[in-house]
Amino acid sequence: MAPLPPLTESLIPFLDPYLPRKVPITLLNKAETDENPPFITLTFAQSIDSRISSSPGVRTSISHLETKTMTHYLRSKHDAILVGIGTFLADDPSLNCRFKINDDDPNHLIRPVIIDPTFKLGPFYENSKLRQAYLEKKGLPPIVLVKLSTIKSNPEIESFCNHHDIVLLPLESEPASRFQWMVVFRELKKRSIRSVMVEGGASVINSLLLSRDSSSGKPLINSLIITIGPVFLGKSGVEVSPCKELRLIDVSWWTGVQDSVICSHLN
Ligand SMILES: NC(=O)C1=CN([C@@H]2O[C@H](COP(=O)(O)OP(=O)(O)OC[C@H]3O[C@@H](n4cnc5c(N)ncnc54)[C@H](O)[C@@H]3O)[C@@H](O)[C@H]2O)C=CC1
Ligand SMILES: Nc1nc(O)c(N)c(N[C@@H]2O[C@H](COP(=O)(O)O)[C@@H](O)[C@H]2O)n1
Repeated sequence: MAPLPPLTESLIPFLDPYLPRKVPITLLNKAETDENPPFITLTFAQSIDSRISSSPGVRTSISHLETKTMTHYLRSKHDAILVGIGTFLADDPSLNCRFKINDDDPNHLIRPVIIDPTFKLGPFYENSKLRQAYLEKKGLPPIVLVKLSTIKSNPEIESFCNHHDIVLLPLESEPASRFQWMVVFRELKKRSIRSVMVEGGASVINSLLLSRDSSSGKPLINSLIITIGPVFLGKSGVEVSPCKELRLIDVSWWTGVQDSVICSHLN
């Protein structure tokens, strides 16, 4: 894999207000460590017509290398990176962090998390870039969130995961087979994950954009960071668009050699 170009310096102060704070665990009180959900950053790259790939299941390059480096810089600031199984199957991603300050800097190890209620990962994991990165010590094995009923009806999933160091996380699902995002994030927090960078795909992005904490009513997303590339992907592209209006606040824009990046909070 070709090394990434250096990070454009102006991105550091631009992104800083939207990044999770590194508070030493010893300074956190008990409520903070156990009950608060992790810091959630939703980030992805889209076309001008709000598409994240040219058609379902197709890996599509939208970002310039400059903003690809930014994505890996963002990964270096988070404990975990989360995608839906649709993204794993379409993109065969490495889901590791390849940003280094210099050649002596060790790789930041970010934990991949895959939402996969019916464990479609199985047949594809062996030859995946994700596993390759782990075997080469450039990444960690994933946490995979699977429906409890899937595991009950396929007991071999547990031995497969044990054999591959995959952390299996069984969850109850709602009648529509969806996990509640708050439940997902609290489970990750129990595993010492204090910040999660959610990258997609469309199904994950569209539902998470509208998700709120049922007790406080606050959005679950702490920061939204979108790269916009100069391309129209057309009507057959995979669209990101929540099913109702959503206003952004605390908005900042940055423009680089090709792409623009918008950072914001949700109203
Ligand atoms: N341009 C970019 O930055 C990115 C582009 N992509 C693109 O997005 C496309 C994939 O998007 P999608 O097909 O929408 O797949 P997806 O990655 O959103 O995965 C969808 C699947 O994840 C599971 N899932 C998601 N949320 C769940 C929940 N709350 N509870 C239970 N299960 C849940 C379901 O099995 C669902 O079918 C690919 O073409 C990929 O290339 C993906 C990530 C970033
Ligand atoms: N930042 C960005 N720009 C694009 O143009 C993209 N298509 C994506 N896709 C996301 O990056 C993942 C690939 O990760 P690896 O570099 O292989 O680790 C892919 O799965 C999408 O989440 N991102």
